[in-house]
Amino acid sequence: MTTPASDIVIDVHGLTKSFGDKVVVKDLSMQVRKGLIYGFLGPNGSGKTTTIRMLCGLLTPDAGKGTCLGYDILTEQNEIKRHVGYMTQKFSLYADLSIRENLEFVARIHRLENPEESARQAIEQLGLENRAEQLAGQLSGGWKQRLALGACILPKPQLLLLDEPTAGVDPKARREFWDEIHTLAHQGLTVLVSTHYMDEAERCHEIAYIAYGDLLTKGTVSEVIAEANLTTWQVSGSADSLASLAERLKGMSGVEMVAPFGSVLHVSGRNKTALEETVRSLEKLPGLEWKPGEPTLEDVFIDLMSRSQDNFQ
Ligand SMILES: Nc1ncnc2c1ncn2[C@@H]1O[C@H](COP(=O)(O)OP(=O)(O)OP(=O)(O)O)[C@@H](O)[C@H]1O
Repeated sequence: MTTPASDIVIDVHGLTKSFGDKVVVKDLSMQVRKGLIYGFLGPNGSGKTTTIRMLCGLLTPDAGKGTCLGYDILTEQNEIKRHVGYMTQKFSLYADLSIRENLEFVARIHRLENPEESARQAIEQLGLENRAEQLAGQLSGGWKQRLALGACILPKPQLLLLDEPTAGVDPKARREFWDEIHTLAHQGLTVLVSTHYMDEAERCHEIAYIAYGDLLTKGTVSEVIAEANLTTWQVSGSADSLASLAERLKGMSGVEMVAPFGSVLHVSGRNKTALEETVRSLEKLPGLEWKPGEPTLEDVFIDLMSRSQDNFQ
């Protein structure tokens, strides 16, 4: 079934951007449907922020074209800015103003008709009532991010671009922040969010993985895992025996990735038969238990990243 054009909020093709002689985003195409939470993942410096800035009209691509909220990213950047909420990595508010004062201030900047009422609604929506008079500078990381989100949704954007909104925030606050994102998406807002956290990636409706400027994979979490076509074995044992096994596995037939996850070693590769033969040859080693396992999203990303790094070097 094809999606009606009006349901596609981001539709860009061939986006390319260089800084000096460094190509930071290469021929990137992506489509995001309305009401979706779309996760944007990839190693540091892979071009996520640059892409986000091209989508919201803050940067002009060197090549490529497309629309955001139906507006042309090359010629209608001001329209896009008017309808998009962008929470940057270093989004900051006035530390010596209260939550309420900060929100009223933002509402005034956006020339909202009734700043006090808009701020009140945002405070209610984000469950900040008990803290409305607290100074923003005294808030914990999680509450600060929630306030920043409140400021972004004040002008009632149709699209939210969140650049690593929960970096450094504790797990409980991250979970609450994500509950809020889901509520907003349920109300029809589209959200593009960059993150380094796997649990957050798994809470997205769709994800895209970008490394060194190349968009390597996209789809739902299960599509991305299936497409990677990885076979994974999980080995448990003592820390010492796993460490020496990891060394021994390097370069063995069928072994493309070895990654420790706590007290379990994940051994993955795309050639199922070759990997199985290697596993059979090592199964008799004492103190180790081998189990066929399902590859996780993290296995897939580690594999994608190491392969793209190889191509990059
Ligand atoms: N204005 C700029 N001038 C020069 N280089 C830049 C500029 N903006 C970004 N870069 C470079 O482009 C590359 C991609 O940066 P970008 O911030 O888009 O990556 P990212 O995926 O968002 O990284 P992170 O996860 O660390 O935030 C980096 O090497 C960065 O140093």
